[in-house]
Amino acid sequence: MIKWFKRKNKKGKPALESDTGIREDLVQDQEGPTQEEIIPDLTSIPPAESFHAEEMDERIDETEEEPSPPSADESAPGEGTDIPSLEPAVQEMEPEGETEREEKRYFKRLRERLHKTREQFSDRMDRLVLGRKTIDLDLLDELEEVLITSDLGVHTTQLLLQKVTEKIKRKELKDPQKLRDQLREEISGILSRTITPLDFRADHPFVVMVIGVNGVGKTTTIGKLAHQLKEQGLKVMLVAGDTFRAAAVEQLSLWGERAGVPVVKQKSGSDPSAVAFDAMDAAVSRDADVVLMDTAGRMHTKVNLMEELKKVQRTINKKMPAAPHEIFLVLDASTGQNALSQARLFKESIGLTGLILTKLDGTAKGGIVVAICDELQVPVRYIGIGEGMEDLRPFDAEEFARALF
Ligand SMILES: Nc1nc2c(ncn2[C@@H]2O[C@H](COP(=O)(O)OP(=O)(O)OP(=O)(O)O)[C@@H](O)[C@H]2O)c(=O)[nH]1
Repeated sequence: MIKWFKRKNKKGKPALESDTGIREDLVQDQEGPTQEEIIPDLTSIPPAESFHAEEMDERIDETEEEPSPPSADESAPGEGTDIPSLEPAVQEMEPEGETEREEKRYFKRLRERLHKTREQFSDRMDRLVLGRKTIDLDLLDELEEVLITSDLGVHTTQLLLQKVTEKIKRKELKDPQKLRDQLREEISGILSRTITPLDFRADHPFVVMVIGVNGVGKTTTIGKLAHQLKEQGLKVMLVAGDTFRAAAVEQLSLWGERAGVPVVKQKSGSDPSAVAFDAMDAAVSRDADVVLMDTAGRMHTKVNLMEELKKVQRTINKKMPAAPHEIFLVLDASTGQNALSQARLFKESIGLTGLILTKLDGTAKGGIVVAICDELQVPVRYIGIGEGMEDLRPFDAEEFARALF
């Protein structure tokens, strides 16, 4: 990525090195297809001014559609006819209205918390197309820079450019103002690709191991999740598997108190596998629906610590053949591409069933979520957008894409 900036020419324009217009340096040392494979012929895109923007009136109105006021017909379905028939309809709609309001409130908060990422990403993209009438190579170059520097990573950036390029070649995309909508659609597709249903009631008890490097937000996330699952009527039990730090056990106990759920713990320094072993018995005797097990933070590069994690996993599995049902890796989104490397190594070494991206508030690196969804084939399950109890939300691809733009 740094090389990319070095390769700008004297006018500060990006240098197009090959006759395909591809900056091969961008894809060096990267996994996945080469840029040639992805964008076979970028130069087939006409140079600037050679094709024209569609008329303004064809532009997509980007403002969110406000529901138009009901017409006389819509607002008075029962008028002049059966008035009683209106009542059941109103009764049915009321709870839905509350849910919608709640969704809107949450979406507003999500948008606010993602503002740094949005400034880095879509606000820059908006400035990029401002006043442009055609999509040319210069524009695509600048778009590439925006995507890469927004932590989408080289692979995902190239994939998105390929999609856009194909649309341009097929003459389905001409207007620079429509680039944004096209990208939003593609990104939403990437984000939703790996999503599968998650059902904490699928087994009893349903055991979840929560792993990750130090300080990413594992304990906090467990506390928030315990609260939410309890709100859903599930009997939750926490396990203090981080026996390495005495403070970690205390921290989890505090979250247990806040959420109103029991915590199984042993003295610090105990073998985490022994804690897991006893916890499985406790879960059965207490008739827990969901067991959330905290683990000590560990660097993904430390082989012995990864072995310790595998031992915990094996111990749980010996006690309960279907468990652990989920292994969630918590990633700190503010670490950007580093989070992606962590996820790769944890996935290789222990296997992952889900990802939780924390600290999306206050970081401009939220684009990493797109790169992770694109490259890892592991579903993002939750996102953390603050330190409060309610600041953990199930990941909704469509909603996230909307908030990103
Ligand atoms: N802003 C913000 N802070 C968060 C979020 N999630 C967790 N944190 C904060 O991150 C810090 C570390 O969180 P912990 O839950 O202790 O992290 P951990 O992974 O359990 O840490 P170790 O036990 O040291 O491995 C705390 O100050 C949390 O409040 C989030 O979504 N947003």
